Amino acid sequence: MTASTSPWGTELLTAALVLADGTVIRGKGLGATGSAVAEVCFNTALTGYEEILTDPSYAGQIVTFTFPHIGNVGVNDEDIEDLNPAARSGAVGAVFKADVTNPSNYRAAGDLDRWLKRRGIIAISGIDTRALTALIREKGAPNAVIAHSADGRFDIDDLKRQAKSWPGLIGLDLAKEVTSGQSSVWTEMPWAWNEGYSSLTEPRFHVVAIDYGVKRNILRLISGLGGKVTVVPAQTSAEDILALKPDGVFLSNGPGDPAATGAYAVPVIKDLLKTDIPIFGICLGHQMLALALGASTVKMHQGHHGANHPVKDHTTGKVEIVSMNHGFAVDAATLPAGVQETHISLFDGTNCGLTLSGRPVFSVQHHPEASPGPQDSHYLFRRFVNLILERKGEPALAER
Ligand SMILES: NC(=O)CC[C@H](N)C(=O)O
Repeated sequence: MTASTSPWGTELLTAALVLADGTVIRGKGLGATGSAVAEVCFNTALTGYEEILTDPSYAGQIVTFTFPHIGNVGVNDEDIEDLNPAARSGAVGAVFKADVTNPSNYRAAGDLDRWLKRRGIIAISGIDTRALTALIREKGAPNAVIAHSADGRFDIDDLKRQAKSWPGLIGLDLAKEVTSGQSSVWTEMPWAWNEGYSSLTEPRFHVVAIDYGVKRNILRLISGLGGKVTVVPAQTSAEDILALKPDGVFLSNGPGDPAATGAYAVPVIKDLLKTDIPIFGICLGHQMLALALGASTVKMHQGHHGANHPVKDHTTGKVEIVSMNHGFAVDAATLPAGVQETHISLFDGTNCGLTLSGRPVFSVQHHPEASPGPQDSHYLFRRFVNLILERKGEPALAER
């Protein structure tokens, strides 16, 4: 759509993806110009490219979409996942197979190319994403530079050097980059929306959500079950959290290495664990809860990024199809006594959930809030809310 042409009429390859091993992949640039260094992962979801690209957990990453046609339904302001769009958290780069065409959808308020530009995301199209995905599966997620310039001229050797010298995601705390700078109460939509409590005039409970890079749909779902949700920055102390008198604490998803973020998050979580307040964690929140309980996390070979992953809930025996987005995992072998593994990935057996025996504390690696879905794991929000209501001595929500 915005492809440049040479004086001879042929299309210019205005972008490059340069991997740390020296592989150079050329394609057509779109979105922002410039260059960014990051880790390349592939995401197998068929839908939700706007939610994926704005998920703060993708900070420090370039997303290769295995679905070939990205951009067909355009973009809008409702489908972004990051809380603070001005922070432009989320993926720094995107890799597409097909050229982005004009959007065709009643919800489209704009086209992907201009939107990428506005958000500062560099993208490349015309790429053999199957070959790139096969390379990632074989060799592991590589570090790379994605670069886009109007004339397609780059100092490729310099880009190779940049990709090679980037230290990578291990040891990187990115939550501090994407977290909201101040506390706020979630007001986007009326709480009790899911339950249809038309007669309620007050929220039934108060959740404090620690924002390591929280996604909007998590806040929607908690408030939709009747909760007031206060979002607090990642580095908020346990004392300040408890001063808000939460009925439950939520540990959010987020980017980077959990062990690095744990430097400030783990002591806070340890203090919260001394109370009897229910705690629920998702993804990075799950990993940091595990660290606080004494387990360790590991970097995965290629990670899990998609919307079709099977996960088994040992507590019910049921299998749920879930959305995944993680490059680190909790090492189940290191879970201490008193901590039970509740969920596992049926793709590779990695840990996907834990609970602290006899305590209202649990977390999952996958994304029950997945937007645009799948919604199989929505029940986990009810599980959390019911722990809160039980502690308050109030009637539970119906199981679904
Ligand atoms: N979605 C997330 O919260 C990701 C957690 C962590 N950054 C990982 O890659 O494993």
